[in-house]
Amino acid sequence: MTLIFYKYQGTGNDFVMIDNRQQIFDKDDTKLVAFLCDRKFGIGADGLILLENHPEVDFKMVYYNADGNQSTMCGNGGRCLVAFAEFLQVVKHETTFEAIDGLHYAKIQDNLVHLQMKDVDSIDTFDTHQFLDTGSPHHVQFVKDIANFDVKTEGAKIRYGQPYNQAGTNVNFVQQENEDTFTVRTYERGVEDETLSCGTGATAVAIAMHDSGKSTASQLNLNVPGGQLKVSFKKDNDTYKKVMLIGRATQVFKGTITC
Ligand SMILES: N[C@@H](CCC[C@H](N)C(=O)O)C(=O)O
Repeated sequence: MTLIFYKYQGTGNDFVMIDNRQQIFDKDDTKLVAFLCDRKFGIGADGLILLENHPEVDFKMVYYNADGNQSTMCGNGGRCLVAFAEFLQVVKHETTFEAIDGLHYAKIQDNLVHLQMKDVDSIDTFDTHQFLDTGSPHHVQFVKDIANFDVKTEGAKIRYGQPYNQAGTNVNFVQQENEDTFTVRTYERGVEDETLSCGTGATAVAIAMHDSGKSTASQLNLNVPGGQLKVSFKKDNDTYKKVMLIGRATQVFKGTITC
């Protein structure tokens, strides 16, 4: 089979994109997805995303981690998929689409994709860290000297350890730069390594920092190894609403692969 694919990246979190409106892709083929995401034998990516038709909204997002398994919401992948949908002329500058965690509104403005994330009404706070779900599960922990921190080793210990075990979590390490700016490095479940950016992770860090009083700003800057993201929200009673993840999403190349 020869497959046409597109490669996108959002702050360095990179994805293979496939237009699956004609149902050309076998969605249960875990080995194929893992092969396409393999950086040595395949195309290479942190994940793979299918754009599919939807009966009521503009399109449907189906997301796989690089290990080949379908997973929970991907914020950067969602932003890239909105850019891909605009490229395919499925949408113009605004859209509503369905992902695994429900409907998402998004718009493209000044070359930035603004993606609305799910409301967050539950944040577990511990002495050493916070845990919350922004579409995907996230452990958020402060570290000193983040530039020299061993994210892969320490992230893996937390990801596979108690209480997360096999189901796991994504793990974000954070350092505060000023009132509204944080540096974030993320170990991603399903990639099993540090990625250059994680959108649901940046969202989790922004909300966790506000909730713990580290910042009172309602729009935060998140410096990630692949660039900069912004996250804004409105806190209504104990719920974070209108959570927007904002950043660039870029088409890198198009290709065909025999598989
Ligand atoms: N890259 C992501 C998160 C993707 C999902 C994650 N690896 C998981 O399985 O929880 C993002 O940008 O949010």
